[in-house]
Amino acid sequence: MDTDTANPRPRPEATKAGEGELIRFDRVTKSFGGTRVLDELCFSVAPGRKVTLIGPSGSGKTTILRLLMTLVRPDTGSITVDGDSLTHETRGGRLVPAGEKHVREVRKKIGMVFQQFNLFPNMRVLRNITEAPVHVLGLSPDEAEERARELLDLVGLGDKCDAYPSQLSGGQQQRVAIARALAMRPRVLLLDEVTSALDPELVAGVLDLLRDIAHGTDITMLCVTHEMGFARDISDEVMMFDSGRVIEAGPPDKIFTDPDHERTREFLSAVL
Ligand SMILES: Nc1ncnc2c1ncn2[C@@H]1O[C@H](COP(=O)(O)OP(=O)(O)OP(=O)(O)O)[C@@H](O)[C@H]1O
Repeated sequence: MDTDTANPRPRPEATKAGEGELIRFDRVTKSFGGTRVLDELCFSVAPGRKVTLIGPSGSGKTTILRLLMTLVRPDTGSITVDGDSLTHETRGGRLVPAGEKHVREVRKKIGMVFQQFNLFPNMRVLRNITEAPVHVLGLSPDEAEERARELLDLVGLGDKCDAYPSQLSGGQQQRVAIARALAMRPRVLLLDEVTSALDPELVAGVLDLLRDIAHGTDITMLCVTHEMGFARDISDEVMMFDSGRVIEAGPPDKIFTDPDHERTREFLSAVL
């Protein structure tokens, strides 16, 4: 992973991903109400890598995932996913801020699982999963249903197709949310504190499922979690954030046992 934040020169190629990069943040800055949350953030993630973002509360981890989902837009800088810019597009030979249509296309490559499941409460489980593949990807209802049933089997809920979300436990709802994200066959799966809203006895089952997905697929994963054991198990790389920047990044064994940065040591001693 490249975390080079040192070079302040504008880069004409800022919207193009380099070789072997699936995600690229290039000098991304984001402020809320005058507070700078991300400060010229630069990093890239290679295809298939599982990367965990760690750092103190408020350091901007969730904001990074929300930027990728275009739930918020950066103030400056560029974000590229699988070679396509989420922030810019070329129109009439000129590079301009990305429009809604362009953004919608690029966003198809990204799936996200949220802390609060975010299922459609008025739709049965199967329809929760088929809805986007039919309406966003244009799959036939039969194709979408076949895909949904396979995924429900994968997440251990093959018998819950006809249930409504309210009839499921939190852990089961989160499994449906995972299946729903995977049904779009995204290149990137974003996981935002996916077990934080679960009763403690349901956490292990969801983490085991995600471990299986992490180890068994080549999907690129970007994960925000306070579950450090899980982070250690699934991650190829861990990025430590502080004050809107990556202050340290490396393999989990290095970051968790022998970090270079004092802030990382302080953070880990508080959470481990
Ligand atoms: N939509 C928003 N409007 C205003 N402020 C926001 C918004 N989103 C995030 N923030 C602020 O930006 C900062 C970073 O938030 P973010 O959720 O990215 O941090 P985090 O590192 O994920 O924290 P945590 O570990 O507590 O979830 C926080 O101070 C937060 O209050």
